[in-house]
Parts: sequence; structure tokens; C-alpha cells
Amino acid sequence: MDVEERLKLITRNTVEVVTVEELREKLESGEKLKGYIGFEPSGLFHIGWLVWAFKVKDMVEAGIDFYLLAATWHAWINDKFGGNMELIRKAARHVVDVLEAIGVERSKVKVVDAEDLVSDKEYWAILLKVAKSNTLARMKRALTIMGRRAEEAELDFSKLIYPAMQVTDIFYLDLDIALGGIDQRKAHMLARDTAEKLGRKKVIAVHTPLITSLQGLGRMNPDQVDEETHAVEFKMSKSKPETALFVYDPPEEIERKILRAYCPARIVRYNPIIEINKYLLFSRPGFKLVVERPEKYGGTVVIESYEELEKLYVEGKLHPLDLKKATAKALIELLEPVRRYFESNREARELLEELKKATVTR
Ligand SMILES: Nc1ncnc2c1ncn2[C@@H]1O[C@H](COP(=O)(O)OP(=O)(O)OP(=O)(O)O)[C@@H](O)[C@H]1O
Ligand SMILES: N[C@@H](Cc1ccc(O)cc1)C(=O)O
Repeated sequence: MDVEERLKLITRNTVEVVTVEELREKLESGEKLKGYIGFEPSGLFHIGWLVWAFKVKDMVEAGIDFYLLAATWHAWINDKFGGNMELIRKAARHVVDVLEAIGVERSKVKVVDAEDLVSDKEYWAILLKVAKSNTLARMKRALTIMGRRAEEAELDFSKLIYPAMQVTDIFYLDLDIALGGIDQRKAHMLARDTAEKLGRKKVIAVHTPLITSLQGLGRMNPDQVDEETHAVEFKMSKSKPETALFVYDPPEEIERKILRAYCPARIVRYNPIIEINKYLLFSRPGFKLVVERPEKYGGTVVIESYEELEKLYVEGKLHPLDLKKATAKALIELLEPVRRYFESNREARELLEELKKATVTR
């Protein structure tokens, strides 16, 4: 694969890459590049996570040496599973199972655990240098990377250490590329600015879009919700199960959740059903959405691209109910391999059942 093809694969379906020029330069240099994503292992895998999971597949295919960081200590700081480290560790194993189910081969990624990172004194030396290079105000502002508002920084002191840890993870693993949803932007900008101060490698940030909660924005007008509020208050999130579709939800459940979901007519901004189409369905090469409807409502239509879908929807030529039914059907198909994986893999299934029973707390 040549540089342009690799670049295309890494940058497709992203919100931003900081910066594309740096990425091109590194790819051209021919050196082996190291990329990563960190995740808090704290419960079940919702379809929003598929957005970055598909990007992990792209990275691996583009020849990036890819690390998956199970951010166990970070999840602990963030009060996930009530601070039960045993459950957090199990949840980390479960995430790797789901990734395997959607085709991220275990042998092609390196799974690392935050517990191993912190056992090295070098990690703490870097962390102190990161802390020394930044103001308290900047660290507080970065708190949205843990899905918290800046005001929550003072709940307990460990929360203030979290952003410095995320930057340290990047330096310690000596990464070239950091992947995350757009809500992780502040961590990556902090890492880039701190790298300049410390004379370290400046990480390239690749940000994927966020899928909105199935409950949408409540009574808020989409035009009045900025991206930061969207990320903290209105994204699909495993801590708020009522907002989420899980990758192993049975077909009937997927259909039920989608039929009840927020999907205002003609509006695409922060519309989760539209986003599922844009980021998960049409992002797959060759995908077509088949909308079956009676002749009197326009008859069956096969939509070939996301642009075509958006146009039809905004013009009011596609009713939300018809869109929902077609989306449910396509999503059920997309998730079929995950259901099969858990049906046929007893160990993975038992772990999933155990996690389902554990209370998903924040
Ligand atoms: N709704 C979403 N759509 C797309 N990506 C998401 C979504 N939610 C989280 N992500 C991405 O998944 C990664 C892990 O995020 P995180 O652990 O905060 O997930 P979460 O489901 O919001 O968890 P929690 O509810 O426990 O805070 C991050 O890179 C984040 O950007
Ligand atoms: N902050 C990320 C998790 C994360 C933790 C440590 C990292 O190095 C990277 C990512 C989230 O909320 O999902």
C-alpha cells in the first residue's frame, strides 16, 4: 500500500486529524509508526465505540503498530464499577473480546494495561514532568476527557491527576498517533503542547465522531448545543444505559430501541439514527440502505450514499419511521458477527453475563 492509500485509510470517517501534514510526513519517512487508543474498561460495549473500533481496523490495515491501552487505573479514578478493580480488569478482557468479534485480530494489536505502566518508576518521572509543565487551570479544563465537567475536578484529588496520566501514557509508550473520539481532543492537545515544552515527540491526533444518545437532546435545540456540551451531556454512554444500543442487544431489542429513539424529521444534526447511518453503516464500503415502504408512501428505495440519504431526509422525502425501520434492519445485520461470537464462545459469554449483572456505576 502506498503512502496516499495509507493516509486515506487512516483519515477516512474522522472529524479531524491534527495534523494531516505531519501524518503524511511520518508515513513518507518509512519508519514504523506506533498508534494507540485508551479506553476505560467499565461496562458494556455500545455502538458508539464501534466508530473507533472500525478506525482501529483501518490503522492495523494501514500498517500501524497498534496498542490498546486498558485504562484500568483511569477507570478506577473515574469511579467506574464503584472502584472495584477486579471488575474493571474483567471489563478490559471483555473489550478485547468484542474487538475480536468485529474483526480486530488479537494477534495484530498489543494490549497493554495501565497497571503495568504505573509499575515502572519511569512512568512517574514522566508524569511529574508533565505536571510541572502545566497549570492547575489547564488540567481542570481537560477534565471533560473523563466525561466530567471541569467543576467536578474537586470531587477528589485523584481526578486532577487523570489528564496528566493520559499525557504520560502517550509519552511513555512513545506514540506517533493517538486515536480517540473528539471528546478526547483536550488530552491530545495537552500532550502536543507539553511535548513542545519537554522536547518530546508531538503526537498526531486522530479524532472520530461521537454518536448521540438515543434520547437525543431532550428539549434542547440542536443549534444551541455546542460540541463540548454534546460530548459531556448528550453522547451515547455506557454509564447511561438508556441512551445506548449495545453491540450484543438481540435483534428485537435493537428494533425496539431504534423505534423509540429521538429522530426529529428533517433534522440531521445530533440525530442518532442519522449518525448511525453516517458513521457506522455508510462508512462501510459498498453499503446501501434499503427502505421498504408501501407504494402510496413512495415505494421501496435503495439509498446508495450518505449524501443521498441526508438530502432525502432534509427535504422531508424520507419519513423518520421508514428510516428507523431500515436502519434497525441494517444494524442488526452489521452486528450479526458479534452475536455469533458470543453464542459460540462460552468463556466470552460468561464474562459478558457477569458484567451485565454487575451494576454499571460511575
Ligand atoms: N457515543 C460515542 N460515540 C462515539 N465514540 C464514543 C462515544 N462514547 C465514547 N466514545 C469514545 O470511546 C472511547 C472511550 O470512551 P468512554 O470510556 O468515555 O466511553 P463511555 O461510553 O462514554 O463511557 P462512560 O459512560 O463510562 O463514561 C473514547 O475515545 C470516546 O471518544
Ligand atoms: N479518557 C478516555 C480513556 C483513556 C484513558 C487513558 C488514555 O491514555 C487514553 C484514553 C475515556 O474517557 O474514554
